[in-house]
Amino acid sequence: MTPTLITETKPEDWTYISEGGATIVFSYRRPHNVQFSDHVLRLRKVAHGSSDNTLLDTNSEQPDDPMIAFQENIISKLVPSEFLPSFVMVVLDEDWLRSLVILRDGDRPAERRQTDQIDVRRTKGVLATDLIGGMPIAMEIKPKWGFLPTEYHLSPETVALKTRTCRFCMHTSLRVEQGAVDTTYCPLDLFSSDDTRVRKALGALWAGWYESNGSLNNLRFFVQGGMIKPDDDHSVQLLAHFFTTDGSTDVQNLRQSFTSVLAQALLDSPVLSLLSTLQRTLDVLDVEGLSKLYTQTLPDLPYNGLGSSVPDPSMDEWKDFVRIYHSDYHSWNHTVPNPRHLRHYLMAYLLSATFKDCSIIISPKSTQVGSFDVTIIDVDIKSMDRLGKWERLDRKIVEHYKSSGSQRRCIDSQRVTQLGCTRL
Ligand SMILES: O=P(O)(O)O[C@@H]1[C@@H](OP(=O)(O)O)[C@H](OP(=O)(O)O)[C@H](O)[C@H](OP(=O)(O)O)[C@H]1OP(=O)(O)O
Ligand SMILES: Nc1ncnc2c1ncn2[C@@H]1O[C@H](COP(=O)(O)OP(=O)(O)OP(=O)(O)O)[C@@H](O)[C@H]1O
Repeated sequence: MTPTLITETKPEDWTYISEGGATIVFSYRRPHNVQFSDHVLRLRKVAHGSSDNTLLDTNSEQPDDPMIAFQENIISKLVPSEFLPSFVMVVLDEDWLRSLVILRDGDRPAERRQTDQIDVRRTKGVLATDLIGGMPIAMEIKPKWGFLPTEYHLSPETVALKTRTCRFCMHTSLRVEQGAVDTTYCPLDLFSSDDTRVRKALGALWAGWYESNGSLNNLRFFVQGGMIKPDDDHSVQLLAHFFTTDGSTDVQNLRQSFTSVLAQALLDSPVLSLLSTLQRTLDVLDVEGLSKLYTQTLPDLPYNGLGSSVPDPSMDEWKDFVRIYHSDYHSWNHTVPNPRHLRHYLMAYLLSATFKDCSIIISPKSTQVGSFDVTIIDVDIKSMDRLGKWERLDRKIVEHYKSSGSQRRCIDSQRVTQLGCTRL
């Protein structure tokens, strides 16, 4: 098959949509082109002054972006393809990318521009279904962790806390102390499948968006392909036009309409329930149990942190893992994990981390007024060298929360039913 070349388009044909820590995304606008229309271009970024890009040899063939094979072989075996954008490789060109930087760098947030840039030495990028650019409106939610851990593998010091307050709420408490904007959003409400609680979560996401002037990453709005902010009157008018019958820009009214419309869209979709199931079934030991299993299984290794010097899985190992996940994995006794399964438990945790960190895009279906598509994005591979960071972060979050004296009670609807989720 002849590869798709980015040079068949002009940099001016692409507009900036958004970016995360690793990728930057542009939407194709015009002229109509069967390969590019309704697609976004996903490009890898590189930190300013990083030595990473010197590792790339622009003269020899670079591998395809691993996100393509990972989605094709692994994620699509866990998530039905109707809930995923499609991906295809596109051949890049350094001069073309440099022109894109000159044209569009000014559209990026200043703090991102200070940190990183498009990696112009990459010769391959990814074209994906455009879930935002062609839409009159689209919402992006980063739901984060949708479950409470089981008590089996938790230490006496953490068990009470970790089975009462969810990881996101504890992390928020730490972040607020470090200067971040507070939010009352609790993912367990969003994942609850209960109308009242889903509305409560959406109300909190709206408040977080409004009060942080759109700087929190758990809710974003895009109108005609551009991200909008609450302090821009024109943007709020556009939102009001979509969500209310009378176009009223009264904030309470708008928040109310937003929560009603989105709650219905989320309750009608199986996506959140699927994400919560994947997150919890892939993280059955908690990072504490994983760490215990690791030290018990490899007692002679010097302990440089969980997963240190464990090689990343090959694609064949990932395929094998997914086969096991669909067969034996659920019959293993996870309360007494078998040391022989250590590598699979490590891989399960990495995959769980992918689903804890992904986002969903909600956009109106073009075919049916009042109904929405919900699609999962950012399901990238996480690598073994993250495990040590997650182990340390877990300890830091729990220690901070303990010392704060807070006792927020978060309800995991799949485990407990009798208590409410309130900040005490
Ligand atoms: O560690 P967390 O839970 O804060 O998650 C990180 C995210 O922070 P968030 O909580 O969403 O504000 C963080 O999000 P931002 O870039 O801050 O929007 C990343 O998604 C990061 O993953 P990666 O380094 O891009 O692979 C995420 O790191 P990993 O946990 O996936 O390593
Ligand atoms: N298929 C798509 N269509 C439209 N917009 C998209 C698409 N994929 C990603 N985006 C936009 O680009 C942003 C960055 O993409 P993504 O979240 O995959 O990057 P990342 O660097 O992996 O993020 P993170 O740092 O959160 O892990 C998203 O938050 C979303 O706004």
